[in-house]
Amino acid sequence: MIKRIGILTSGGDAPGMNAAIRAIVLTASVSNIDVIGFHHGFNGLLESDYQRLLPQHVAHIIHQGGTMLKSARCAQLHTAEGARQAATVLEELELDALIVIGGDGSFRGALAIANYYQGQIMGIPGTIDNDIDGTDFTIGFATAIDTALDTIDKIRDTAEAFERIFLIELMGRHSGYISLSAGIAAGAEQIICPEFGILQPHNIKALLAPIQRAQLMRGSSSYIIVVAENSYPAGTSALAEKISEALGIECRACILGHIQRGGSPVGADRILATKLGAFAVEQLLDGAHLMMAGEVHQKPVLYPLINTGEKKKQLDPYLVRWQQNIASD
Ligand SMILES: Nc1ncnc2c1ncn2[C@@H]1O[C@H](COP(=O)(O)OP(=O)(O)O)[C@@H](O)[C@H]1O
Ligand SMILES: O=P(O)(O)OC[C@H]1O[C@](O)(COP(=O)(O)O)[C@@H](O)[C@@H]1O
Repeated sequence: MIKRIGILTSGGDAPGMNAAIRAIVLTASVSNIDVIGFHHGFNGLLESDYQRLLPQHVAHIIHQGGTMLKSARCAQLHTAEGARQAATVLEELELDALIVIGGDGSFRGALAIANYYQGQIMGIPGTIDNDIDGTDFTIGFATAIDTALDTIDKIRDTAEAFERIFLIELMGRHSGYISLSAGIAAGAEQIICPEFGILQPHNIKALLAPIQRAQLMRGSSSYIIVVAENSYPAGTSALAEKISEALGIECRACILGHIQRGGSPVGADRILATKLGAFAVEQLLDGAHLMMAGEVHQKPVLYPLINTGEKKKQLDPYLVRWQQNIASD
C-alpha cells in the first residue's frame, strides 16, 4: 500500500518538468496518496528540504518552463555515504516511493539510493537531450527543438543578407538528437554530431568540400552548419575561424546555450509529461520498482532504470542518411 510519495527534479531542467509534477500530484490525490517534493534535486533529499504538494500548489504550472521544485546536480550522491543518507531521509519521512524526474545521471543516482532504501523507485525521463534509452522522446526535447528552430530561422535571415557561413552550436552534451532534428527542420546545409565522429583540426576537408561545391553551384549565399556541442575539440568558435581561414569566406559562430532549456513547454511536451507523470504513479501502485516510465510508439511503457543509460537509442537512420546524401551532393 502506497501512502506517501516523494518526488524531485534533477540534472538539467527541461520544459515540461512542471507538467509532470502536476500530473503526479493530481493522479496521487485521486488515490489519496500524499506527495512531497524535494527542492534542488537530490540536495533537497539529503538536507530534508521539501514541501508538501497538494493539487492547489500545481494548479497553474503546466505552461511554465523550469521546475517549481528547482533542479541541481549533487556531488554528494556520488558517494556511498550520500546514497545511504538519502535513503535514511526517505525512511524517516515514511515515504513508500520516490519518483525522480531527470536524465540518465539522475537515474544512476536513484539506483545508488536503491541500495539502501526499502521503498519503490521510479524514473521519469526529463532532459532536453533525448538521450535516454527506453523512451522515444524525453520531456523537454520537443520544446528545445522549437526554440533552436526559432533562432536558426533568424540567423538564416542575417546569414543570407551577408552571404555568410554560420555555425550554430546546439546542446546535447554528447548526443546529436537536438542537432539532427533542429538542423533538418531548419534546412541546415550540414549537421555535425558526435555520432558522426569527432572532427579534428587536421581533418575538416570533408566539411569544407560541400561548402565549396555549394559556392560553385549557387554562387555566394548563406550556408548554415548546425554543430552539436562537443563535436570539435577546440570548440565551435575555433572551428568557425578555421573555416574562415581555409575558405576566405566570413564564417561566424553562434552558441545557443541555455536558451534551449527555457521557455514554455510546447503541447507535445505537456502531453508527454502528463502521460508519464500519471503512468508513473499508476505503475507504482501496481508494484513497479526500479523502472522508468517512458513512451514507445505513443504507448506508455516501463523500462528498467538500470538500462536507461546504455546509449543504444540511435539517431533516426532515415534522416541521417538523407541529410548526409544532400550534404555530399
Ligand atoms: N553514478 C552516479 N551515482 C550517484 N549519483 C549520480 C551518478 N550519476 C549522476 N548522479 C546524480 O544525478 C545528478 C544529475 O546527473 P547529471 O548526469 O548531471 O544529469 P542528468 O540526470 O540530466 O543526466 C548528479 O549531480 C548526481 O547527483
Ligand atoms: O547547465 P549545465 O550544468 O551547464 O549543463 C549543460 C548540459 O545540460 C544539458 O542542457 C542537459 O543535460 P542533462 O539533462 O543530461 O543534464 C546538456 O545539453 C548540456 O550539455
